[in-house]
Amino acid sequence: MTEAARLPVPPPWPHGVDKVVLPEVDSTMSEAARRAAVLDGPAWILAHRQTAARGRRGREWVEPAGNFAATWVGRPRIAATRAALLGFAAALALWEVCALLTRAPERLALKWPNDLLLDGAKLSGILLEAQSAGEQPEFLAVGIGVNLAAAPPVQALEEGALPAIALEPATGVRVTPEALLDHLAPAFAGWSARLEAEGFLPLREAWLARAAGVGQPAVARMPREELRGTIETLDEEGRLILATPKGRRAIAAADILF
Ligand SMILES: O=C(O)CCCC[C@@H]1SC[C@@H]2NC(=O)N[C@@H]21
Repeated sequence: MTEAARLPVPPPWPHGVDKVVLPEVDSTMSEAARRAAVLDGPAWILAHRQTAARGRRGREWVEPAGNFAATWVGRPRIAATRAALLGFAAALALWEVCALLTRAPERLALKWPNDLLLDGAKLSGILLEAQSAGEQPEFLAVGIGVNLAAAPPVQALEEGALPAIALEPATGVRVTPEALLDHLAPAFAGWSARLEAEGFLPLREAWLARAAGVGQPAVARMPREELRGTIETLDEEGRLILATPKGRRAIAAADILF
């Protein structure tokens, strides 16, 4: 029996959410932005190949064949200023699904803001893009890339970045992008519903319980400054609290180097 055959049956697909599967696209983020204006409800857009995939901070996202690339796009029912918290919902959903598929939760960890690590190396990255007009976001796109079949080559990584890892070579678990999406979509719907109903607190607690590097030294690299300190916690807005020699700093956006 292959690993793929032993995957658990996914929960039902979330009600009212569309699924679009494309053989190829420039970027599922761009496709989400193009479709956003005519959306009736939220949708997942999955692509088997992206020709211009992007990562955080304008980086290229290198995606070997067989990896997962999908974007959730919708109009979140939370204020624009809190929409970025859906990134934590996505990271928690992904942690949950990977823990279920690998049966090895102890090998998984979340790295701020929303990377998923396997054995301390980057398995997945999440990118958030929003268009706002007023207090509610017009639409939010949550793009998720997971190294299922292969990690990007070392040359594709930035200096100081964590090494990359892929699910199948590291764990023997073979999962297709569609199968991953069928698990991820309900898990994400669950965490997003919790965020809407209960606020960030339960997500913050769940995230901290699975986080890498809390209590450990880290460098926060920002466009104009680099801060050294110890990772303390996450605040109620999802910012990373770093204890530095000059006091505590709440960081809204940065690359974190351990
Ligand atoms: O830099 C990161 O860690 C975030 C990477 C996000 C990559 C995904 S793949 C699906 C979606 N489409 C893109 O162009 N980027 C995101």
